[in-house]
Amino acid sequence: MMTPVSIDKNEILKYYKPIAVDTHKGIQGHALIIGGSYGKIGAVCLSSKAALKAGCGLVTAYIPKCGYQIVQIAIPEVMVLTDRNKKCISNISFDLQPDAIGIGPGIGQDEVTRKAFLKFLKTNEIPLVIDADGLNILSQNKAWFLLLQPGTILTPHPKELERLIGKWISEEEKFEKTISFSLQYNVIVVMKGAPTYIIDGETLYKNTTGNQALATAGSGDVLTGIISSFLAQGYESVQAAILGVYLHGLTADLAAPKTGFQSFIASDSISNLGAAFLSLE
Ligand SMILES: NC(=O)C1=CN([C@@H]2O[C@H](COP(=O)(O)OP(=O)(O)OC[C@H]3O[C@@H](n4cnc5c(N)ncnc54)[C@H](OP(=O)(O)O)[C@@H]3O)[C@@H](O)[C@H]2O)[C@@H](O)CC1
Ligand SMILES: Nc1ncnc2c1ncn2[C@@H]1O[C@H](COP(=O)(O)OP(=O)(O)O)[C@@H](O)[C@H]1O
Ligand SMILES: [Mg+2]
Repeated sequence: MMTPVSIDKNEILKYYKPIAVDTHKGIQGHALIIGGSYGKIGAVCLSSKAALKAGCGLVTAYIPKCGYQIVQIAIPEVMVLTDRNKKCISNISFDLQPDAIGIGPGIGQDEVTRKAFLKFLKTNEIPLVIDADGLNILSQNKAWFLLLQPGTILTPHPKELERLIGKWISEEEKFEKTISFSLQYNVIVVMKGAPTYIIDGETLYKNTTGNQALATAGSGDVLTGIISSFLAQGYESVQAAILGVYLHGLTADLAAPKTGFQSFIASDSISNLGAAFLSLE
């Protein structure tokens, strides 16, 4: 296996951009988070809040109607657009120009959602992060891989990765298959795990932050929001993925001495993002 580039503070500082003193929310990036279904609106709350806390100026959540009050009350800073359908997304249509989109957290796999996702992929040209059920739907329709724009970021956990690329018999084969996949479709694959690797064509990156505190519901949803935020702030796809994975892991490293591994929850990752940023200054 090739030697991975280590994602550590030195690597991050090569392209981390501090926030300009004269910036404003209108140029700080607008992220759109599309997801949620009945019982899984929390995934969108976590992603959207993480996107804001990672520094973009505006965040809009696109959710089914049943989530409207939940998101508005949980995170008043986030704007909300609702699908015409009550319990799951059935048609992705919005009258705004986000700088990046994160799609998939909690979106479910209803037939109408699959159709809406296909229609969306056919026309979308905005930088994109695909996670969770977005990946699961994609895995069942491999012809749709061809619709992905170059630089699209996929964030599978090991099971989602297996659904995308098929089973592997060794670690080596897992990396070979993921590299071929990344090269064939020109996408960036964030192979979440302990540790997380990022594959951008033939370049392999290995993260150095994070710990078992992250083994908790919604950790991945938070990561999707963070990466979408960096994409919206104008980072290149691979840089957004690297920065996101590093800071996400760092939140757990900074929090663990206070929470222990057991009582850390995904919201703690969001509340420790500030300390993670400060450690880069
Ligand atoms: N509050 C909310 O609204 C939340 C909503 N959520 C939303 O729920 C939806 C379903 O997402 P999901 O990931 O739970 O289901 P799924 O894809 O079947 O994967 C589960 C299986 O994968 C495996 N596996 C996972 N990690 C692994 C690892 N590190 N290493 C190895 N294996 C690993 C493991 O398989 P096993 O080992 O049991 O065979 C496990 O059983 C999705 O839309 C998501 O956004 C959640 O984010 C939670 C909070
Ligand atoms: N033991 C661990 N060590 C380090 N990171 C972990 C560990 N377990 C989980 N993570 C991280 O937590 C996140 C889990 O993502 P995911 O499984 O998609 O969660 P969810 O779908 O519940 O939001 C990933 O970023 C993964 O790398
Ligand atoms: Mg997940």
